[in-house]
Amino acid sequence: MKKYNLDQQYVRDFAVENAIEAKHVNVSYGQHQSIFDVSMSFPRFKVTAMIGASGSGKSTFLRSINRMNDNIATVDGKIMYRDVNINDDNINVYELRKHIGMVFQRPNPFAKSIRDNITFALKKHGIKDKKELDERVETSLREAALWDEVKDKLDESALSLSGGQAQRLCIARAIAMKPDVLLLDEPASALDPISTSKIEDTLNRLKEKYTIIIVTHNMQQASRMSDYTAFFHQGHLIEFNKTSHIFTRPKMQATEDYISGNFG
Ligand SMILES: Nc1ncnc2c1ncn2[C@@H]1O[C@H](COP(=O)(O)OP(=O)(O)OP(=O)(O)O)[C@@H](O)[C@H]1O
Repeated sequence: MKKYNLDQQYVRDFAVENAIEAKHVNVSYGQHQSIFDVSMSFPRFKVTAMIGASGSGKSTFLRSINRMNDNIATVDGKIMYRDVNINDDNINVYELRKHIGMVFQRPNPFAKSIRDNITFALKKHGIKDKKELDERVETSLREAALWDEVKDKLDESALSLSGGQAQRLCIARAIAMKPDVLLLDEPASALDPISTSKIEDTLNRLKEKYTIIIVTHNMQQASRMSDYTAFFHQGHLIEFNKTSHIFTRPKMQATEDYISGNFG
């Protein structure tokens, strides 16, 4: 693989309101450091894509944003959300994940009914009123563009859904909690092109209400969907800018090589 000077980076600071600000974040799995001194901000109500080769640390960094690396890795540095550092010891992680939800690469619906997939966490968080639960089920399924396909079978098992429907259910499950931020780790990589395009359409509509941070291997997807793009290489943030800049006039050679397929 080509060698790049990893100390050089180009990270734009944008004059917009940020939902999350990461400051000097380092992440290590035991002795193995996977993220090196990453500082960047995620603009509110925008989609930020994180791109980079396999093993560049995208998922590790994403998972740090809602404490999914607890007990797996050591995370140093600050990740600021609403003026608190989410890495502080006194943070209630379950409460945090209500505000910063996550959707994983493989659709992982619970082995419960479609309805219960959505109401399960709501009930755990104390919402008992049937009318409110019904309202949240319908709203979140509509927002995830799944309502029309499932409205007549809400009490059937979620395991009967197709992969694409199941992933939209996972998105509905996450947004039913009314989060501020939605983290998505390659949410369409296990899906066919039609399901992928439905997920992309869904996310495009959701960005009016949520800040979206998405890890993707798919360059077209990043350029179609995101407002901002962060390019990672070997655990370093190399470049962060508006997506239009990253894809048309990147500042760093490594970024240009990666997006043009001349990498490695
Ligand atoms: N649970 C873990 N335990 C130990 N090392 C890990 C763990 N998860 C990731 N790593 C290591 O951290 C580094 C970054 O991995 P990560 O999965 O964050 O990269 P990525 O860019 O998301 O890759 P991919 O695109 O393949 O998902 C790699 O060297 C990987 O081997």
